[in-house]
Amino acid sequence: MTTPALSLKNLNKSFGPAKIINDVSLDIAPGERHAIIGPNGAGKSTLFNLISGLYTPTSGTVALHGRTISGMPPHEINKLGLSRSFQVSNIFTNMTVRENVRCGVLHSMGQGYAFWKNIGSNKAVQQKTWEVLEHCALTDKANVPAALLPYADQRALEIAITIAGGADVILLDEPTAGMSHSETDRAVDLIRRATEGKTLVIVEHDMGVIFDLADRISVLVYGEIIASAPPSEIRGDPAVREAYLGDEELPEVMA
Ligand SMILES: Nc1ncnc2c1ncn2[C@@H]1O[C@H](COP(=O)(O)OP(=O)(O)OP(=O)(O)O)[C@@H](O)[C@H]1O
Repeated sequence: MTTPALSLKNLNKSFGPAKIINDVSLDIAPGERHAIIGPNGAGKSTLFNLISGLYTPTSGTVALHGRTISGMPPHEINKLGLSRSFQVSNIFTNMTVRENVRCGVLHSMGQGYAFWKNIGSNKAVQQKTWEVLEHCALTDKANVPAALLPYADQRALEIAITIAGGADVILLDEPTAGMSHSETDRAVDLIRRATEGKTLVIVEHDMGVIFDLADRISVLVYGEIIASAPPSEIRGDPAVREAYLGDEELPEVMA
């Protein structure tokens, strides 16, 4: 069997007496697009924080391509090929779009955020930066200060920076939050193109996005995975329907 790109084994996280993640085990194959859904407060962000190293598990392990990463700091995990975007935009607003992406590229080349070095002329860096901008349909805005971008483009830039690091496992946290329908369609298109051949783990509230994009969906309820299956199976799963009906209106795509 192929080694999973990401493997969670009996993962638990408690804050004081509150058990937030409860014995989660999940294997995600290389190249898979995996969505994590669940009602508000189910523990989706906490799970992302455990995977990306912001939180240390109370018990259990996270492995990236077979190597245990739980307990490592986020930057070490990033160096091993896992990159994560945040719900809140993480871009440098006083830099241009190109400079933002270049930072991500430099980071991936082990240069860190080496602003003081004359690397603007480094061909490989320039080329990679341009490739990422093209991938994310941002070339025409390359010289625009990030602060002046419309909201949807700022989120696209966030995704560009996340993939610029060259990671092959990408975690996206609610990438279409706050977007209009047309912006969401554009973002889904971008995510599909930008993560081609990579492993994607996405947390998203927009069920249309999830059912459109994901190869497999895991449903997290009160910190437990109650189902993990392709979208067609999730749609008809009685436990999933009940979990959603118990908490909020059944999303249209599942109705
Ligand atoms: N650092 C923390 N300390 C204590 N409790 C926390 C901490 N982080 C998260 N929690 C609690 O864990 C639970 C799950 O939160 P989390 O943000 O992971 O849920 P979520 O599924 O991402 O929710 P949403 O869909 O609303 O973003 C919540 O009850 C939250 O209050």
